[in-house]
Amino acid sequence: MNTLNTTVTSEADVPEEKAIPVQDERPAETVIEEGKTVGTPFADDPKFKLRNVEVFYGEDRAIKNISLDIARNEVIAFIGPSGCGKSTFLRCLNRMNDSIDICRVKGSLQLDEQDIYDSKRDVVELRARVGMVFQKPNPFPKSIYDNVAYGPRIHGLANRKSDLDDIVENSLRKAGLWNEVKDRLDATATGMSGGQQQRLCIARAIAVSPEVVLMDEPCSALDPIATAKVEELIAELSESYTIVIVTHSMQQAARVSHRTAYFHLGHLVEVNETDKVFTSPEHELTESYITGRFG
Ligand SMILES: Nc1ncnc2c1ncn2[C@@H]1O[C@H](COP(=O)(O)OP(=O)(O)OP(=O)(O)O)[C@@H](O)[C@H]1O
Repeated sequence: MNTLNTTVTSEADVPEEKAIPVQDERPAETVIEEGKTVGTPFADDPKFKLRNVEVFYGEDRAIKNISLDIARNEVIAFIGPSGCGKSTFLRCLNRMNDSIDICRVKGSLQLDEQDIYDSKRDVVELRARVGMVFQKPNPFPKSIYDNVAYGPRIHGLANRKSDLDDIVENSLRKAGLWNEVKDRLDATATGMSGGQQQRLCIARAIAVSPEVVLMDEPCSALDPIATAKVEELIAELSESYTIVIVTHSMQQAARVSHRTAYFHLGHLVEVNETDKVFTSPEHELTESYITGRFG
């Protein structure tokens, strides 16, 4: 367990022989050492190597000197109280923050040893390699087929219609949606259920053969049955992809991830094997969060 500052005081005006040390009952202030993450934040041969990352919105520092490796083909969950910086950090991994004018990213962020923020980097290509699934399913107002075919078309991944058909079918199969939609590929995607729409968005993300899929609370708008389907899908996809998932559900993190990263006020406090985080966390703040004392 990490540092806990507990103050012991005595009452000065009590005669010495009757003086009893009084345990201060106020919540002790926990020390977070900036840039120091307990547990196992580093990996051999990482997919992402992220060092001393800081993110500013104007003058406000939302991410405070975070260093982390994300291993190949692991599922890592980002958890922590609202506003602690999970989404901000996630969005650095494929430069989704670029569209926010006041946002500045500092530090070293590498994907396969290449600088993600290199000014010569093709961001469209980066986002094809590092796909994203958002909180709210956001299918295009097009047919189911065209939603999945969109990325392969703009990236020129299929020369013939039959190649495109194969990509669409394979992506829908991997997303566990093929049997539900194979007879209505021309139907508009916005007519599907929320859970189907989210699996369609996952199919759309994987249609361009990404290496990484970022998921920002992918189940928060789904019912428990649709959530279970997406979680099964994450387990299957983890055989081929690196997956980074932001979730408010600790149960979900425990079910789907190999490692869990606990964020607090812009710091990365602890990263450990998921079992360890939920059974014997190393840091006091992680323990407080997982036992429901705040957040
Ligand atoms: N576009 C923005 N402009 C200014 N500040 C922002 C912006 N986006 C996020 N922030 C701030 O950055 C901090 C981290 O926010 P972020 O959304 O990354 O946290 P989070 O942990 O993902 O929160 P939640 O769980 O509520 O989604 C917060 O203080 C937030 O107010």
